[in-house]
Amino acid sequence: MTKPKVLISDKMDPNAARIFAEMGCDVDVITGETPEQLIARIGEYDGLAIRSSTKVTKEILAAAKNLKVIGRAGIGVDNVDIPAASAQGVVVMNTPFGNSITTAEHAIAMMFALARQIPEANAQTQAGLWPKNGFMGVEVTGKTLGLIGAGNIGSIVASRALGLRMKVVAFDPFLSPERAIELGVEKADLDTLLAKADFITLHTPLTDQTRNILSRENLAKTKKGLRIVNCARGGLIDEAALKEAMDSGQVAGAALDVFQTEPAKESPLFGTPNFICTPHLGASTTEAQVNVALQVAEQMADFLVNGGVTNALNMPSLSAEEAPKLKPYMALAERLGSLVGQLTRDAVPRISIHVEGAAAELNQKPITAAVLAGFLRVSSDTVNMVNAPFLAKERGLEVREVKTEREGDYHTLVRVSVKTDAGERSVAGTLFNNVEPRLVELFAIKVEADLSGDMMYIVNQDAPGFIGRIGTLLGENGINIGTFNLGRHAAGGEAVLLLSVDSPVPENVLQAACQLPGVKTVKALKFA
Ligand SMILES: NC(=O)c1ccc[n+]([C@@H]2O[C@H](COP(=O)([O-])OP(=O)(O)OC[C@H]3O[C@@H](n4cnc5c(N)ncnc54)[C@H](O)[C@@H]3O)[C@@H](O)[C@H]2O)c1
Ligand SMILES: O=C(O)CC[C@@H](O)C(=O)O
Repeated sequence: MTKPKVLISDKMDPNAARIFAEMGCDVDVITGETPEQLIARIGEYDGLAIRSSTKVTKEILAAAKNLKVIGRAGIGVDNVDIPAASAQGVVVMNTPFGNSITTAEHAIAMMFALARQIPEANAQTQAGLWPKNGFMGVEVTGKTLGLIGAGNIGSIVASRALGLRMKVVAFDPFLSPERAIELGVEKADLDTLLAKADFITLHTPLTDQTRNILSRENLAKTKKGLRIVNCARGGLIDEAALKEAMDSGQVAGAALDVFQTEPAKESPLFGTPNFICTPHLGASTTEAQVNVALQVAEQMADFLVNGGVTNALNMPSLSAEEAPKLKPYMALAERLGSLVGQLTRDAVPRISIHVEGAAAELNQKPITAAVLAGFLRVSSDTVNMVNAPFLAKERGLEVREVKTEREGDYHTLVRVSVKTDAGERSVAGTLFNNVEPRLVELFAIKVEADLSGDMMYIVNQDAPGFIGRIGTLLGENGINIGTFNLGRHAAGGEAVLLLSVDSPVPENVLQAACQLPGVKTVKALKFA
């Protein structure tokens, strides 16, 4: 088996390259390239490991013909075009915890630096000024910290601030009252936080809801003399409004690690008294960089080598332990989805995936994704398990998942049903010996067939001599039959025939089969 190839395109701790190699990947470390150079190179790689410098744009993705996974050694993935990656079926992963403590510590360091004006005092002292009377600081003890965003980093900042004997007021719409109690913080709305806080630290992602959360209007609602720390994302604060608020004295100090535009080579805030900044150093400690490098390499290699999915932002998680158990189910699910897709001509507003017996004990999300991939691939050959759920949503296809733990006729069963104008139609399959996918029901008729390669589907009125006639027709046209699977409602009723054939059935033979007495439907099918 050829080894998966991974490119590390940003400066990353060397442990990442070591782990990739140890886990069976070929790895190249090529950093600092222009987008054009990356476009020329990316086609040969299965994985791309990045920090924040590489911008994974639509153009880069379009050239990444073999790419299967992008791994961000860090948290924010705003440098990756996730919708484009998803549309192309590329998994995007991050390492959500590896640099949280480090970044929280940077926020606390920035808060102290602001409270005691350490950078400026240091600069003037080293300039020989000994400015003993020039710097009057404030204590943090007893002050109120307004925390905007109480996720991983926000909650670590809260615990450190409580240790410093501060009061913490948190605004986070997703923070439950129970979690707020657990963290020891007061949950508040934004206006209350703005009115109470002596210091504000921001810890949210940049979204449409959080962009300019500290806007001109909101800065005007704050306590005079507020100090602000942003180690999350540029864009959370309106920088022009912050400059005005600092000039007017409404805001007594601000410390930014992140800027609206990065790298921030110039800013109206530069040179403002009590303004402190660092060049996006929140995650820059030896410990955090080792953590995220190890984690991203382990996750990406596990995916490329074993099929395990961890911390993906556009696909359900799948442990390396689950992956082998789910593999045969995904093959079954994909074939059932493909069968329904190939046999359904009408518009399908809804698809239901029902797992029963042993299948119900498994993580259903990957099974659903595989059904959708099979179903949608009939109309687009670029569909895979990553982009299928997005494509389904885009097409307005309602997806239902049902689980029945009790066994039915089979110890394990996956049923796929579609709603069409003609009513609900369903197919079902099981695993023989827990590994071999088999179709066992086709539109309410019991059959038993292996869905693979080229096949022919025929619906006819059950009558003596039909099997001989179809065999003769195919034989006369040089088409060899591999397997023959027959099912019917009752003797003389409607029957279905699923034939596996050694070569594709040409259109003229399909037409001729349609003309045979009693034949209602004929269709050529193809499975991977
Ligand atoms: N400066 C750096 O180097 C650095 C390093 C690591 C992370 N970060 C950034 O820090 C931020 C926080 O990271 P995290 O790991 O704590 O993320 P997280 O997902 O654990 O937490 C984010 C929190 O923001 C909350 N939130 C979402 N929308 C909100 C809104 N409209 N108002 C208030 N709260 C809202 C969420 O509920 C969540 O609790 C991210 O933007 C991340 O990219 C920066
Ligand atoms: O990689 C970095 O240095 C920054 C990381 C940080 O912004 C993140 O979101 O994890």
